[in-house]
Parts: sequence; C-alpha cells; structure tokens
Amino acid sequence: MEKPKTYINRQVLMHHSSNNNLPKSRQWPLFGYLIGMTALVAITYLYFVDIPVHIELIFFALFVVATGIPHGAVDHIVAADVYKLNQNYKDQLKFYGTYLIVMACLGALWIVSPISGFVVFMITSIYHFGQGDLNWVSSSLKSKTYLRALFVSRGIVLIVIPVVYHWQVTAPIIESASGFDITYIHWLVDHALYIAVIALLQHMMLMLGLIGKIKTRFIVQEYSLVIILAFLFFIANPLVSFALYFGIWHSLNHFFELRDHLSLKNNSTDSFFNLYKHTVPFTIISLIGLVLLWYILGAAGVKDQMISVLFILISVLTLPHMLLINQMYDKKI
Ligand SMILES: CC1=C(/C=C/C(C)=C/C=C/C(C)=C/C=O)C(C)(C)CCC1
Ligand SMILES: [Fe+2]
Repeated sequence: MEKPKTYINRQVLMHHSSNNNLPKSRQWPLFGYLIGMTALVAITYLYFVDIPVHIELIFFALFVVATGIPHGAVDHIVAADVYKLNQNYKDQLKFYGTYLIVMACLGALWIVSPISGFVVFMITSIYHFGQGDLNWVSSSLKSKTYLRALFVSRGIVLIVIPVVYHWQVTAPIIESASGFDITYIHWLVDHALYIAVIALLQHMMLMLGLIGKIKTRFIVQEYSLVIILAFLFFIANPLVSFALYFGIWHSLNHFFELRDHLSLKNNSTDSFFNLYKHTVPFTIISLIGLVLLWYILGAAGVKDQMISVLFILISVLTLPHMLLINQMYDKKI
C-alpha cells in the first residue's frame, strides 16, 4: 500500500512545484513563437549561406538595442528590491557606488592583465546565462550542486559553440580586446568541431538528471530548445546567433521574471510595458555613451579599436549586473 501513496504525493509535488515556477518563455504559445523564430533564422542560414554582413550587423544591433541593453537598464529597480533600498541619498549612493566600484575593479583587471579580464568575463557570462535559462528548475531539485552544475553546463553550450566553432570570426574580436590570439591554441582550432560537439553532449547528458524531477513535457521542451539553439549556433554567424539568444531568450525571459518578481511589491512594474518603460533612461544614456565613444575614438584616430573598447566596456558594464542578478536568484532559491 505504500507505493501508490508515494507515487501520488510525488505527482502532486511535481505538478505543484514545476507549474508554479514555469517561466513565461517556457509557456505556450510564447515558447512556440520563440522556438519558431529561432528555427526560422537557422533555416534562413541553411538555405541562404551568403547573408550580407551589413544585414547581420543590423540584426545584431537591433536585438542588443531592443532588449539586450534594456534588460540591464532596470538593475537599479532590482537592487532596490533585493537590498531593500530607499529613494534617499544614502541608499542611492550605496547602489551606484557599489556598481561603479565593481566596474572599476574589472576595468583595472583588463588594464593590468587583459587575458585575466577576458577569462573573468567568460566564466561569469557562462554562469549568468545558465542561471537565467534554468533557474526555474531550482524548486524541483534538492541538490543545489546539481543545479549549479546545470547552470555552468548550459552556459558552456551557449558560449563555447559560437565562440570556438566560429573561431575565424571570433578570434580577431577576442585578440583586439585581450591581446591574445586564440588561434595560437592549436588543438582548439584543429578540433573546434569536436569541442563544440562535446560542449553540446555534456549538457544533454547532465540534463538527463532532470528525469523524474520535472514533468516529462518540460524536459522534452528544454531538450528541443537546446538542440535548436545548438543547430543555430553551428550554422549561423556567431554575432547573429548570439544576438538572437541574448535578445529573445536571455533578455526577454529576464523581463518576465522581473515583472513577476517585482510586481509583488511595486505596482508600477506590474505589466511588461510598465517595466519596459523604466528601462528607457539608462538605455538612452548607454546609447549616447556609445555614440560619444565612436566620435572620441574617431577624433583620436583610433576607430579600429572600437571593437576592443566596446567589448571591454560590455564586460565592465555587465559584471555588476551579473553579480546583482545572482543575488536576486539566490534569495529565491
Ligand atoms: C567572446 C565573444 C562573444 C561573447 C560575448 C559575451 C560573453 C557577452 C556577454 C554578455 C552578458 C554577460 C550580458 C549580460 O546580461 C560574442 C559576442 C558571442 C562573439 C564574439 C566573441
Ligand atoms: Fe543578463
């Protein structure tokens, strides 16, 4: 008589925990639209191999400006919520001060040792993307070690495939930022395909541990997502595939998570568009900053260094964002 009881309890528990925490981006019909869009871009690459570079760059810029930058531009609201900050001078100074100090630390590291700056950026990005994608399974898992391993493993798929497999495109960007040419690592270039395939397989294997812990339907969904994303990462220009992932999976999902999380206390963020409105000031400041940088570098005659400066700037700006979001999720776990 013991068996059926345990079974029923587990079913109830699974249903309860996984349904309550299923993020918007994993719910139908949105999940279907996003997967469809991802597949559409992949199929476009499959049939039209020679997509003009300027179209690719426009696509990249569009997503970065529409959702990428804005998803970090509400960090002040997230921090106010996570650290219970008030609108007073002292608390504001605390937030902006800490944010700037973290930025300055990574900036200093980039100057002292560009390779270390780059490595810190890659490791933290891997964790941040994995956490954003898979935090919703946390309430269904007892082992936090397995959860964190899943985050790292997902992040590896998202970063290693586009960066290593497309080394012809990414190596010059990495070299201009870090001073290090990854093509010096011969095994990396010679076995780029194997490395990318292993990056994918390790995650597919680790995800098997989810069986029995979350609904089979959600596991099938998650496998489909990983396979379609990996397919896109293999065949598309890495800037395009990354922008698509960053724009419609990472950033959009982040907005939905924040809307649900923040609206509990703050009714000015209760709808998606209300939250999006809050991103406007810092998004505009970032864009003005970018335009200014372009002119300053142009005037100084070092426009070629735009990519490296931009890359370092992105890493410096995103480190406090990644640390803050980690704190936000840790409070929820
Ligand atoms: C190295 C490298 C890339 C990696 C970019 C990364 C790692 C961005 C991280 C952004 C973060 C962490 C945003 C936070 O929300 C690209 C552009 C794919 C291609 C060129 C080479
Ligand atoms: Fe982020």
